[in-house]
Amino acid sequence: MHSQRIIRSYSALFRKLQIISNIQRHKTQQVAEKIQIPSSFAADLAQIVGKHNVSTANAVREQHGHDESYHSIELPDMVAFAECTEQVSEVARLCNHHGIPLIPFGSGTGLEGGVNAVKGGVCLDLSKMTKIVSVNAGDFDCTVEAGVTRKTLNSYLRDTGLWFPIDPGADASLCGMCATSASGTNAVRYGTMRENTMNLEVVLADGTVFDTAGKGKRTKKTSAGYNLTNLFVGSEGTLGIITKATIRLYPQPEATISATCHFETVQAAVDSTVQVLQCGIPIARIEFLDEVSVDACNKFSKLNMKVAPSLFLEFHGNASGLEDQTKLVAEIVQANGGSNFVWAKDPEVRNHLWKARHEILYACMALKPGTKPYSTDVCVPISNLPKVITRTKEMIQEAGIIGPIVGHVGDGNFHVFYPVHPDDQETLAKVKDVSHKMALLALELDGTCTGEHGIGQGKRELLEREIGESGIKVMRHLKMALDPRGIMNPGKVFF
Ligand SMILES: Cc1cc2c(cc1C)N(C[C@H](O)[C@H](O)[C@H](O)COP(=O)(O)OP(=O)(O)OC[C@H]1O[C@@H](n3cnc4c(N)ncnc43)[C@H](O)[C@@H]1O)c1[nH]c(=O)[nH]c(=O)c1N2
Ligand SMILES: CCCCC(=O)C(=O)O
Ligand SMILES: [Mn+2]
Repeated sequence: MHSQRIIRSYSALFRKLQIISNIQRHKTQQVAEKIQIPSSFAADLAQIVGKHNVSTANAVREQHGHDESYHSIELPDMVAFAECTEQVSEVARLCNHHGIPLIPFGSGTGLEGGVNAVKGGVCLDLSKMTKIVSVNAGDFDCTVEAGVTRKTLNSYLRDTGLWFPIDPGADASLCGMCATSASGTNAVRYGTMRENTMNLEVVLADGTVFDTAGKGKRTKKTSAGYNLTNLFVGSEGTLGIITKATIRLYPQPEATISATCHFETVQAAVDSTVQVLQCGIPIARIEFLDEVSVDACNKFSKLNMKVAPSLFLEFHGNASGLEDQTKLVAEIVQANGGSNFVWAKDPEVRNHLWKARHEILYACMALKPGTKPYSTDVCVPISNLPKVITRTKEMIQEAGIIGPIVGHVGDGNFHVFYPVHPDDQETLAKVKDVSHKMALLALELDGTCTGEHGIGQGKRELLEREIGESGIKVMRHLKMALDPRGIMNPGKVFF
């Protein structure tokens, strides 16, 4: 008996040592700092994608060395443009052979420095893969290649009576939206990329091509094996390159109406949101803007709203349904001391209102010309939202900085868009401090440090706090299994 116990404890110890040595080996095999690219490499790359699809020009490298975030530019050694999955697979195989970093690039609208080449290497631009492979109207799904953007898809779908509602403010690639698990103003009714991605074609670091739900599968639900689709949704290019996405479509609403209303306090606006959701009203959009954001919107987008905490609302349905929904919401708003609705019924007026909301980032930067956006993006259980927004506003005021607050409050998700001059280190330090405290507060209130923009470069430490050491260890094992040489987008998420 005793000897059995000794054997068991030795084998447990051996297993532990094995894991540690694997991790150490992985780290040593990991892509070194800025690896030396072999002289023959560019020619080998050109063999795969064609000479015209490889560039080492500074302008092209610069364009691909950053996204829309405040992170500083990090140039890739070269940029390759892929035109099909086979080329992506060959490029991955070549980079993996040499241990050269490979960074997938969609539309470059990310907000967490996800495409910046922090260890050099090859930026693989997928924007030339623009096939809309299939639209299955009767099944409400379609399959698109990596370079198709959300607006391109919706223009293509216009006459089908269908649309794809997930709407980040930028015209992002749909596969990039899968990679960052993107969301937007319509998520409160239609969900995020997690709920709307049915299948992905993925290329792994060693060139393997596989379909996460099985070749051609496009069911709304499945319980067949591990959820490999959602393993890659939100992986930010660190596990593989998404070359096709099969996503859910929805009928275009028969009738749509928007409205805005304002409140005395942030608390009243957010309380109204919670009550609307608790009444099970299928509202399509419910966006919060604090008085600073409303002021920025008025100035930048020529709106003339009362400068006060406000909600932007949108209702989808048929005529009778809209009447019921709007009546109920108006009652809840008034019960919380909110104003009457300012309606936006006419499509032009409605589109102008939502364009203003989508362009709020630029409106906030225009508050201080010459600044870049330092944006945050936390999400908490909706009942904790008033607390975190109110406390965030206090911290912004205490720090004496400008911090417009905007958010998808229907999801418990909101942002602060700090305008920061790149050379204003004092303000940047204050902004980083308040943002960090806000993220810690969100974690304390059962929330997450990122609702939709991802981890990228800047939130890796927060991710470790959020999912804990064991969670990071599981992620590390997955990463080692899928990308043993660590070439996929190094320096992001947790590597
Ligand atoms: C004005 C404005 C407004 C918004 C936003 C941006 C801007 C500029 N965003 C953020 C951004 O639009 C969102 O993160 C997109 O998903 C990024 O898609 P891109 O194609 O631009 O990916 P981009 O090219 O920026 O890459 C983002 C990350 O995904 C990886 N990646 C890209 N394509 C890939 C592929 N095919 N396979 C594997 N990895 C890939 C990259 O390596 C990188 O790590 C946003 N977001 C949001 O969720 N909600 C919002 O409301 C908004 N609003
Ligand atoms: C910094 C831009 C954030 C964009 C965004 O997520 C939104 O407008 O909802
Ligand atoms: Mn957002």
